[in-house]
Amino acid sequence: MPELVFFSGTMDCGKSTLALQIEHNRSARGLQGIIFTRDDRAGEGKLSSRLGLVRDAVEVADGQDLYVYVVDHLSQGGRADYVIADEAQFLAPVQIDQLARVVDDLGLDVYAFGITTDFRSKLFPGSQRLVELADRVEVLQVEALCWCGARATHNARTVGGEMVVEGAQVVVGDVNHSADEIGYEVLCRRHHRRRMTAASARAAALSPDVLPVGST
Ligand SMILES: Nc1ncnc2c1ncn2[C@@H]1O[C@H](COP(=O)(O)OP(=O)(O)O)[C@@H](O)[C@H]1O
Ligand SMILES: Cc1cn([C@H]2C[C@H](O)[C@@H](COP(=O)(O)O)O2)c(=O)[nH]c1=O
Repeated sequence: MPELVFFSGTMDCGKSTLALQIEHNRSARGLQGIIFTRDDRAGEGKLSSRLGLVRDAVEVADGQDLYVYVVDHLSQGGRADYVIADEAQFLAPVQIDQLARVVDDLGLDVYAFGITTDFRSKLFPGSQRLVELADRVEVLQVEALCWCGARATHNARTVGGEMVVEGAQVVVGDVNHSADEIGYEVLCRRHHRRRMTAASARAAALSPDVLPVGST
């Protein structure tokens, strides 16, 4: 049975790498996929992984009907054996419904990849719809780690290394940014709740309040 599968995890846990591997393994066996993405850091119409791999993809636009895109592709003689959608958190809920229709009405597997929650630990609307509709939700096996060593489960947005909780839901960016820039850091829930990033933990450790007795 064809399936809608949602591969989810924090930022930097290997989602795009897995998307590229699934694509590679299927195309190595002569299958052809349609690859959707939206707002990848590498630029428009790209699916990129931090491991350095990048490939072309269809950049999804606001209001674009993904079911109609696949039907048009097929009716113009194109081939599609499966569909991959990366950065699926940026898709609108209605576009997730269209992907479910691709599974149910066209009989294609759809593999969607994305982060579930934003920097405020609220569901992205597209991810919420995926959790509601997916046949399976798969949490990635490679764990991203919080600075404390615990499994990272949450995404923090940082400015100058400090966690912020105000701002637009969508700001394209990356982990490991230089201190002054807007960036992201993955944290365990405990440290996300306490807004304690690697930089603020370092600063707290150096604070005179916690220095050993006798130190200057
Ligand atoms: N230099 C490296 N050597 C080995 N693995 C790396 C390296 N850089 C990144 N990675 C792996 O790539 C993962 C990020 O992959 P990526 O597909 O870009 O993540 P996501 O799409 O989930 O944000 C990291 O968790 C890490 O496992
Ligand atoms: C938490 C959070 C993330 N984003 C953006 C930042 C990146 O461009 C993508 C996630 O990409 P990745 O391949 O999973 O690393 O999402 C955002 O816009 N808003 C957020 O709250």
